[in-house]
Amino acid sequence: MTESTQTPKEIVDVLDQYIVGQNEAKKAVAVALRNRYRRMQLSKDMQDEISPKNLLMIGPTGVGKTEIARRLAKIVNAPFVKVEATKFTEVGYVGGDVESMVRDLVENAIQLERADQYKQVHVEAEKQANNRLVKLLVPAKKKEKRQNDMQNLMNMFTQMQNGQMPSADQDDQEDVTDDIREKRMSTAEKLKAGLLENDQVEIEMDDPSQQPAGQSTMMNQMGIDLNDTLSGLMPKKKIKRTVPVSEAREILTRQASEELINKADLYHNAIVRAENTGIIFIDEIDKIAPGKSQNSGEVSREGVQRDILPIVEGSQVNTKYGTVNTDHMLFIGSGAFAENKPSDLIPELQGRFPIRVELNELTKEDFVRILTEPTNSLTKQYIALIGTDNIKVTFTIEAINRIAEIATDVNHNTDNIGARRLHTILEKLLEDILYEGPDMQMGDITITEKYVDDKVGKLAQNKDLSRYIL
Ligand SMILES: Nc1ncnc2c1ncn2[C@@H]1O[C@H](COP(=O)(O)OP(=O)(O)OP(=O)(O)O)[C@@H](O)[C@H]1O
Repeated sequence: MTESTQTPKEIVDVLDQYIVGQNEAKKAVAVALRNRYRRMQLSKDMQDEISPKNLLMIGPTGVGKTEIARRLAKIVNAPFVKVEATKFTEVGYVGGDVESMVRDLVENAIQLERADQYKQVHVEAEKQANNRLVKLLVPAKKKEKRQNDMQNLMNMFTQMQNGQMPSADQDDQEDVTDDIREKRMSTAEKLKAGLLENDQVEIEMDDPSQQPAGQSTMMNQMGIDLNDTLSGLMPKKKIKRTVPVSEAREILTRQASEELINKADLYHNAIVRAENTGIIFIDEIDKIAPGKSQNSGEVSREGVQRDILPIVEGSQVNTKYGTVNTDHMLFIGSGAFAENKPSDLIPELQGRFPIRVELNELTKEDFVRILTEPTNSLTKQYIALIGTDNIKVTFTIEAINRIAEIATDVNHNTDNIGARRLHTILEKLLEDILYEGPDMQMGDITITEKYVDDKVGKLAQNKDLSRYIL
């Protein structure tokens, strides 16, 4: 997995489809990403000379900082994690805990890589799932027990010789008569033709309650997963569910995919992917620089900066999948810096975040655009949600303007939470339709300026009430 080759302009074009304004920030992230790609094209000597150019996003809450970074990762299919820097100042945290951000990034890389590998084996996995379905729909008689045990032992022996975990394969324990073979053939035909999708079938699956639970911080720090180690040695507990064929096929395809993919490749590729394309978003980085308010008992802020520094500078972190090098990861620091400045961070850390970009506060006009323009904008989401109750909602332009105006006012009069205010206002605005919609034949509903005023306008004028409700 190598770095994306999209140009900064191409990346900004896609970001524009989701995020309104903040052009400087969009450009900066796209350039930072391209710089990493550029650095990786150079000789090792040259790479060592050029330190990675990480980015600091400065701006108030809810103006798109996280959204830009998360979207960037999605566009280039890169592993992404967001951590709150303040988490490491909490009582009980110790220095090594900061490495958990790298481990979480690798977990995310595994998910992305697994999805890619599933795609590669999908055709074969689905074929196997359909074969299995046929056998479940037309079961054969079980073989005699003694014969069965012998067969099982031989199967397990062969599997172990091939380096696999032994498992008893049910197919080999069946007595398939001609009659059953014929029935299976006709079932396979029906299955192919999609005639059995709603038939019920019993399938066996891993018991989810046996999946890894929490474990000690110390083990995490060492990159050891006890559950993984043990689960490799002990047989997994199985549970049975009766589900429609369509759902069974999905579950069986997933099970087959898991067996078809090569785990060693999966872990290796995921680590390479995290190392070369990973993005770590460190939120509230301003809160680990000295400021007015430090709670007693908090871990020293400078200490946390010193713990984070080696990771940002490039170091090796142990994970349960292997050692990960952080040299080429892209780090994006983010914060309001209302009570302090980036220059209050320790100089070494400042030097690692040389690209600085300020995000603007959002205006009423921005809110209008956020409500309407982005792919899957908030209003489009609500229209789709309510549409599932056969109600067609439309918003007039005046209503949108009024929502944006109210959001700006409430942000001004209470706390400024940026575009998050639009979420709370829309939820309040549409609460009756969301509640009563499914029971009433509402037909088409037009949200007008008056409707907005009646539902949220008056509320917004009451500072105390709006603090709680909007
Ligand atoms: N410029 C924007 N365009 C479109 N949507 C936006 C914009 N700014 C914020 N939003 C929406 O508002 C919500 C909050 O934004 P986001 O998570 O990016 O905030 P933030 O700037 O990272 O704040 P914080 O530092 O508090 O995490 C998201 O749902 C996001 O989609």
